[in-house]
Amino acid sequence: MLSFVVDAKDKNCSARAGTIKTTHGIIETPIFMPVGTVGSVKTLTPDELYEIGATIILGNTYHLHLRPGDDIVAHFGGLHRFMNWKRNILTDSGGFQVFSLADLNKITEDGVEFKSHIDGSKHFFSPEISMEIQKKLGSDIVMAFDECVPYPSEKSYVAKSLERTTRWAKRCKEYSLDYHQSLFGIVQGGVFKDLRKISADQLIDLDFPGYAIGGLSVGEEIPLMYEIAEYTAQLLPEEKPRYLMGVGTPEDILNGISFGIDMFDCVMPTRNARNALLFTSEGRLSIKRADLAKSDDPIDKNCDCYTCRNFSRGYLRHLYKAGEILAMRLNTIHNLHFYISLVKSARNAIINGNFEAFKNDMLLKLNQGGN
Ligand SMILES: CC1(C)O[C@H]2[C@@H](O1)[C@@]1(COC(C)(C)O1)O[C@@H]2CNc1nc2cc3nc(N)[nH]c(=O)c3cc2[nH]1
Ligand SMILES: [Zn+2]
Repeated sequence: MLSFVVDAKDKNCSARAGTIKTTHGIIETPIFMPVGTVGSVKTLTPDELYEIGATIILGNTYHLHLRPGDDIVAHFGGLHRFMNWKRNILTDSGGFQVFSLADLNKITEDGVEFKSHIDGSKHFFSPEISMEIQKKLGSDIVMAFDECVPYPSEKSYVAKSLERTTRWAKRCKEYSLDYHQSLFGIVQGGVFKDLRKISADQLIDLDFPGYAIGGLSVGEEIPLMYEIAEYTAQLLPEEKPRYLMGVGTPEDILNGISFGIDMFDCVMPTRNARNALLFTSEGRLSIKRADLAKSDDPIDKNCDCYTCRNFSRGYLRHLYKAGEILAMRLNTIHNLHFYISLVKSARNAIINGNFEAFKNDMLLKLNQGGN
């Protein structure tokens, strides 16, 4: 089971620093969770992730069920053993992927029929099946099986869908999970505040150890995402962790922290790294740029990651242009270190009582072109 304490709160906004404890170690929040969809954070080893300071990574029910299969992962003793990761794992429930990746066949009260995006084979997910898969994976934090409605959606559809998502959440809760696992409810309701309130209240009545804000970062405009994320975060119990799914850029995360959100995940740092797009304390940097060919500078002079301590921009540009796999690895180390250091610095600023100044200073730096 998971415990959570709030260690410090900001006086001027809803930001807070907290500590989550599970059987796989401590997670200091605000936290950024690297995405390891099919049992690997792309291009990195677990030791490299430990060195960067990652304390929790994401796995995915949909992907691991399709390949290699949750039975195979269970055969190896669960996902921690299979991928030799000794810290925390949060698994998404498959809800989002079934609706966004799979060839969706039918949604009924019982569950969802879909065809695999890999080989077209037919599958069926229900709340119980999602829980059974996550139990076999042995993740520390399990997400309820939900429907992430697309954006935009008719309000009448969103209203009906959130009711079913609550019924599904109840079925997830009634399923007995492995003793060390904790189940989070996922708030839906689209971009409608009244529906968000209904969804949040229904899930709070079911009493989960933590809550996620779903249905966002699905293509809606950023100001709208902020408005709904901030409103929804404030509906959720202060003494439980709040997780904003699929978010986001460094700016989104700093704003999300000011809304009182504790947990974030996004493919951006890893995906952008593989496309030579790097985050720095002086704005974004495309390492492909021709003018960097002879630059002996590190990616970021304020960064102490392995990549910045050992390699020049010129060398990293060369590796990328040559299609070397090492380019993706070194870029990923830097981008993930940037994200994890950002939330660590945010946590320290909250504890020291100067989060607002920290956030405003970072937002200015992040949007400079000065590279
Ligand atoms: C599919 C992939 C890799 O996941 C990223 C990224 O593409 C992409 C695709 O388009 C953008 C928006 C740019 O980001 O959306 C993903 C990030 N947004 C997001 N992840 C979510 C996961 C979720 N899981 C559950 N169970 N329920 C949810 O409501 C939910 C909502 C979510 N919103
Ligand atoms: Zn670096």
